[in-house]
Amino acid sequence: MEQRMSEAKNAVDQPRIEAAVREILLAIGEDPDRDGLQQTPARVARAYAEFFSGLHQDAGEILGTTFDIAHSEMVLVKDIPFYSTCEHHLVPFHGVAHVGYIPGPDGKVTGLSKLARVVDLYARRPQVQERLTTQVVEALEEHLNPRGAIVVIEAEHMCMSMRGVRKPGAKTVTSAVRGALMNGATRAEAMSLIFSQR
Ligand SMILES: Nc1nc2c(ncn2[C@@H]2O[C@H](COP(=O)(O)OP(=O)(O)OP(=O)(O)O)[C@@H](O)[C@H]2O)c(=O)[nH]1
Ligand SMILES: [Zn+2]
Repeated sequence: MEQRMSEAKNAVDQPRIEAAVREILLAIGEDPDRDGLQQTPARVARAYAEFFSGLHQDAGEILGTTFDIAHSEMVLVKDIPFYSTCEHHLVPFHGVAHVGYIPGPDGKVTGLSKLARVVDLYARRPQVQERLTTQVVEALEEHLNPRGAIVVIEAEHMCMSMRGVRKPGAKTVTSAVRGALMNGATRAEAMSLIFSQR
């Protein structure tokens, strides 16, 4: 994991980001050489390396850790907090993801933390919420071969809160459902687990 993180960091051209941020500061009428701003381009470059570290990571490496624990019922990790970056305005959107699956006939079960790691991997890219939701469910399908999978994401988009339409608190909910979880009763069970006991 450590090695993957550093490889991903290297994949982001930090000097180029620094130069671009200096240009932005000049363009808004700031003085990039004043005391408080001197280190800002380098700080932003380091932050961007983190925000976009998922661009060069592969979900297969995360979901490759599986156990044979003969569980054939639903596994659901809910309220996984995440931060992502809206690809339209490059400002954050953040919220929680709920990720569940029903193991397939080959009984592949992954570690619970791996579900959260997969959310982070796809969140750390320029994103839209719909694609983030679909990418997570498709990674589960591809690497765990489950009977069914479900991903529900609830998020607030800063591009709708702090600018533009200015509606802080508005939440966007997206879902992607595959296989047996598309079935009415099973889907209803997953949804009630996700949205109950708040
Ligand atoms: N579907 C979808 N839209 C998003 C997401 N994040 C931001 N948007 C929307 O992307 C749209 C971009 O619209 P544009 O008209 O091209 O850009 P804009 O002039 O900045 O739009 P406003 O935000 O309405 O001011 C906006 O309606 C945003 O709310 C997302 O994850 N999914
Ligand atoms: Zn946006």
